[in-house]
Amino acid sequence: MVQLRKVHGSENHFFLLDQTTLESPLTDPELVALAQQITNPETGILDGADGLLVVNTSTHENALGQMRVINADGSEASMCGNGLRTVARYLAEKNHTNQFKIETMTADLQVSRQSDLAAQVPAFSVEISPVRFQPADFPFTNLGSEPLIDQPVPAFVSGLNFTAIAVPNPHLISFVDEDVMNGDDLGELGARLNGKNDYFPDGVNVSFAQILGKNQLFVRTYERGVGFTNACGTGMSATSLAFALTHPKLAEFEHTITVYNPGGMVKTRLHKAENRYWIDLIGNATETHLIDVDESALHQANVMLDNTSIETTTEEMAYQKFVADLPKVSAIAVKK
Ligand SMILES: N[C@@H](CCC[C@H](N)C(=O)O)C(=O)O
Repeated sequence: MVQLRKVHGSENHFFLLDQTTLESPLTDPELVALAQQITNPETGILDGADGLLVVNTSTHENALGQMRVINADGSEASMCGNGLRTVARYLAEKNHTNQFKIETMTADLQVSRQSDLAAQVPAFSVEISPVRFQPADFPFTNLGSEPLIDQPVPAFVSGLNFTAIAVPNPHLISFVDEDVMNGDDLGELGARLNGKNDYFPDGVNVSFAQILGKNQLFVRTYERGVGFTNACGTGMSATSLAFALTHPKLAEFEHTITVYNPGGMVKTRLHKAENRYWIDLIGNATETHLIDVDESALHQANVMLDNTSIETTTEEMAYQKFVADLPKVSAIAVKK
């Protein structure tokens, strides 16, 4: 028997698999098949999830482990901010240490344990980096050869301005009013730019943000490879940077920015040095279920209720209490 975990950051849900505990690690096609099976609410368990987080041994001298991110549709993402917090917690508890680096596809990223957000709501800070703007980094096409910062793109949604930031997974961001936030544009644009399209051949995570006040945002994201999520950590980080670049009087570097989302709230902190940007993303790292399963079921992508034994932790109740105590900033419902 091996143990899978169901985890979330701001209700962005994942299954977490530590491949170092397996007799034989899953091959890439097996990981894709497992992600597609277990995250699907119809074929998986526990209402599915937004992705599969895979923990491997790192070959990098200064990293405690490696995280890979497989989206619900089986595509692999270069980064996942909410997921990295939960992997940071997992590795911190496994190795009895609170500050270390984790290898991701593009960079070894600094993580650290923070004060709990509330009783039984552990929190971690993760580095979001590298930050890129060039069209080739996404890639995007037919939008000019320069970075896209606060530009109208009528072909996307007329009347809105867009900013594209890769951290390093790709994000497209627009600041909108409450009516647009609650309307259909985000879902339509997200679906369009993640199907066959003339602008983002590899797809893009699309976020709409409402400015609530100085250093305060509400962000909602349509994720590449997933669809609507309760929260996207890299999306909220990229949107915080877009906020400072497009509204410098309202968003400050080296200050805490509070970012509400349909699944709760995170904090971000923007940094800039020698033409390099990076962002700290701070938020919950919640473990909701411990799932015992035979290793063969993982290899066969066949994790079902009848071949698992599931323990539910008390952390979701604590997280829900934390969310209930937050100021009410949106009527957008949490996706179950
Ligand atoms: N939910 C994540 C982002 C996951 C990857 C994304 N879907 C992509 O394909 O880039 C986060 O919290 O950052």
